[in-house]
Amino acid sequence: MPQRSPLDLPEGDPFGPHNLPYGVFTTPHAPHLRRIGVRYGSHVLDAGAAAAATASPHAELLGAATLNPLMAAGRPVWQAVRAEVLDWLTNPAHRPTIEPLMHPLTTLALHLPIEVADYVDFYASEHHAANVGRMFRPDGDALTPNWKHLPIGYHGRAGTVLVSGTPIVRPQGQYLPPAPAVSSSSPTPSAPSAPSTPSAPHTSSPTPVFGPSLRLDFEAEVAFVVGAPSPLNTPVPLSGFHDHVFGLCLLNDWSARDIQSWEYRPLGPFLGKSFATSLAAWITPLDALAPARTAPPARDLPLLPYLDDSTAEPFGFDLRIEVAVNGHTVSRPPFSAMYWTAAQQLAHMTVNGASLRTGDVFASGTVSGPRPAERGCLLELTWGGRDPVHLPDGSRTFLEDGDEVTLTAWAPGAHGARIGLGEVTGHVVPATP
Ligand SMILES: O=C(O)/C=C/C(=O)CC(=O)CC(=O)O
Ligand SMILES: [Ca+2]
Ligand SMILES: [Mg+2]
Repeated sequence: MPQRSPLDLPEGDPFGPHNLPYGVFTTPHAPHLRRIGVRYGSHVLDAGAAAAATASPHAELLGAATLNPLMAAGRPVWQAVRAEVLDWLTNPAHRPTIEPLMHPLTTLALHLPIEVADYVDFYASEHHAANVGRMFRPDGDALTPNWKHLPIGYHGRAGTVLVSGTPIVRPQGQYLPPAPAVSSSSPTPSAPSAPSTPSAPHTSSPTPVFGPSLRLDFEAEVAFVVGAPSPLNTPVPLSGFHDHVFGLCLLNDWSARDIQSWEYRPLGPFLGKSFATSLAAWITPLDALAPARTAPPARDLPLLPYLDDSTAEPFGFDLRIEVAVNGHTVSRPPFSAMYWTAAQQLAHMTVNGASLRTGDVFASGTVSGPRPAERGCLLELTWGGRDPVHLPDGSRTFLEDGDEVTLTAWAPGAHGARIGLGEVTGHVVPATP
């Protein structure tokens, strides 16, 4: 069969002309020369080289080693560059110049595409928050009284945001020892107890142990990447969302549930979530996702004016996520079910006068839908380790060394097409001795 040009994509390719996500790659011939690429089908366009070859006004932005200069340039430039890239890839006049600049994806090393500034993680799925609340705080209400008034979040650790594919070393830390098995029919010494009970046998003075986490988990999330900065003391309204947010991608917020449940009171997640956070290698521009915009769920309580989206354009996104452990699908979380939108999260993050920097990443929080098969982490899928999930290679309560977790997603595009999101994957390696 004659070799097809990388510029001729099969009909309906999820990485076709409507998508055009950005990443950063190196080739085996120049492993230190990081370049901006645009994914097209199963190939990657060297965007910096294309800009240089066509004397583009954006050659400097596209010749950078990260997406940050392009992201900082603001929405009119994002739109001009996107139109230019589309022209390079689809206008036959450019074919002789562009075709030699297409690299097969499988030959490339992909790198963290952005220099991460600050990292924030939210808690925007009502289903996830209610499930976790029931497990972590069985004696209280599932949702805290503030939950439907503001998007709850915490500041994470920007320096440990890692590109997809980076091995995840099982974290060590302190946690309460697993409660003794209730029945002799479950003899595994490390069998984890439900997170609601670890303190139960230690009512007077619980004593932690130190070691590799026994309850390592994933969290399927969507990350939003800030492009244009905002100055101090200038809150960003809901309507500023598209001027500041460059794009989105999948994120896995690896979580050590035993470390988390011991340390989190009263200040929230800390070391249980700061050892590694995996980010996809491809950032999808928000303009590519215009057909996937959707209204968020109905609001149960009236919101303060800066969060009130009742008359705003729809800021939800219809992203269909799939979570696989060792290649076996364990969940299909629907992003459209998220209660809080990224626009509300951005407004909330800046309402106190905090500024935005190019490269700030804010994640949605675990994406869980209403159905059990839509839960975005093992904590929920196994109900705290009570109900194992079954994989072809055995059952799991939490992740074992060697396990690989892969998140993929797609969004509806124009005319029935699909927009593919870049995957985020990582495998667990044993704790450092
Ligand atoms: O204490 C709790 O209720 C739970 C906190 C989290 O799990 C934090 C988190 O990462 C939120 C999320 O991903 O939705
Ligand atoms: Ca999280
Ligand atoms: Mg994390």
